[in-house]
Amino acid sequence: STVASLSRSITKSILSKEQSEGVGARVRRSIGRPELRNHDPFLMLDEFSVDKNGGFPDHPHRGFETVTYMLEGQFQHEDFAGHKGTIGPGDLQWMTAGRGIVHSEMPVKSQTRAHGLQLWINLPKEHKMCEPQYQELLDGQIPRATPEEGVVIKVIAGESHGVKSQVYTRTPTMYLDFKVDKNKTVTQTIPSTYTGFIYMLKGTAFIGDKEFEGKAHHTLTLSENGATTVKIQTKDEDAHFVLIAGEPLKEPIVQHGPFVMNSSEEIYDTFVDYQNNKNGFERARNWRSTIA
Ligand SMILES: Nc1ccc(F)c(C(=O)c2c[nH]c3ncc(Cl)cc23)c1F
Ligand SMILES: [Fe+3]
Repeated sequence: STVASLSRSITKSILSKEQSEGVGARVRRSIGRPELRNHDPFLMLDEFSVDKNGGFPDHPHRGFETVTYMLEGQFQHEDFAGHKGTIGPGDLQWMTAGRGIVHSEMPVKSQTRAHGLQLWINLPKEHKMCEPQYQELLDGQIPRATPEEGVVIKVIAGESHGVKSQVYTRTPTMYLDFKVDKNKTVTQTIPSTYTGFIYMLKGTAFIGDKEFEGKAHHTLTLSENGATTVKIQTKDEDAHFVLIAGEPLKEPIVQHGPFVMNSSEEIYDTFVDYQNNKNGFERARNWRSTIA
C-alpha cells in the first residue's frame, strides 16, 4: 500500500497590522510580536514600509544576524567600517552582526517607498562574538527552482527541489520566496527538526492536508508532527509568500533591543562594550552615518 506522505499542518494564523518603528517607518511585525515569540532560532520578522522621510538611522547589533530582502524600492545601508551599498527589488543583504555592527538603513531619497522584509536570526553561542560578515546577493544572483510552470521558488537560503543557495548559514536556515500561480500544488521538503512558518505577502494559499487558508499579512506557524514536507496549494488566486525554517538553537535568549546574548551578564558586558567602544565596537567612537 502507498503511505500518503504526511504534510506539516498550520498551528496558528496571526494577522500583522502596521505599527510604527524606527524613524517614520511602518512595520507589520510577524515573529517577535506578543503572539509569536519563541520561534527559536528566529527573533523577529518585520515587513517594513518606509517612505523617503523615514528609516532606521544609526543603531547597533550584537549576537545575531539581520537578513534584509527587498520587495519594492531601493534601500541604502552604511556601517561604521565604511561598508555601504544600495539594495533594490529582489536583492538580499545577509548581515552577520556577530560581535558588533553599528549601521544605518535608510530608503534612497528619490524613492517613493521602500518595502521589504527584515528577519532576525539568532546565532549560537560559539558564533555570537564572531567577526561581522556580509553576504550580499543581487536578485539575478539568487537561484530559482521551478518545479513546474507557474511555480517559481527563489532559494534565498537552504535548498528547494535540488536548487541550493550559496549563502553560508551559521544557524541552519531555509528561506524561500514562493510565487505560485493559481490552481497549482507544490510540496517543499523541510527537515523535520526545523521550526518553520509561512508569511503571506499576497493572495491566498492553502497549506497542509487540511488546506488551511493563508491570507496576505498573516503568519502561519507550521506543526512539528515529524513530517518532512509541507504541501501548499493555490486555487482561484495566485499567491506570493515566504517559507522560513531553521534548526532551533535551544540556548537561553536574553535580548535587550538590538543585543541578543545568552545571559544578563553578557548583556551587561555588551552595554559596557558599546558605551566604551570596546570588543568590536571600537569603530563606533565618533562615527555618524552619512546617509541618515
Ligand atoms: N533595536 C532596534 C529598535 C527598533 C528598530 F526599528 C530596529 C531596526 O533597525 C528595525 C526593526 N525592524 C526593521 N525592519 C527593517 C529594517 Cl531595515 C530595520 C528594522 C532596531 F534594530
Ligand atoms: Fe539594523
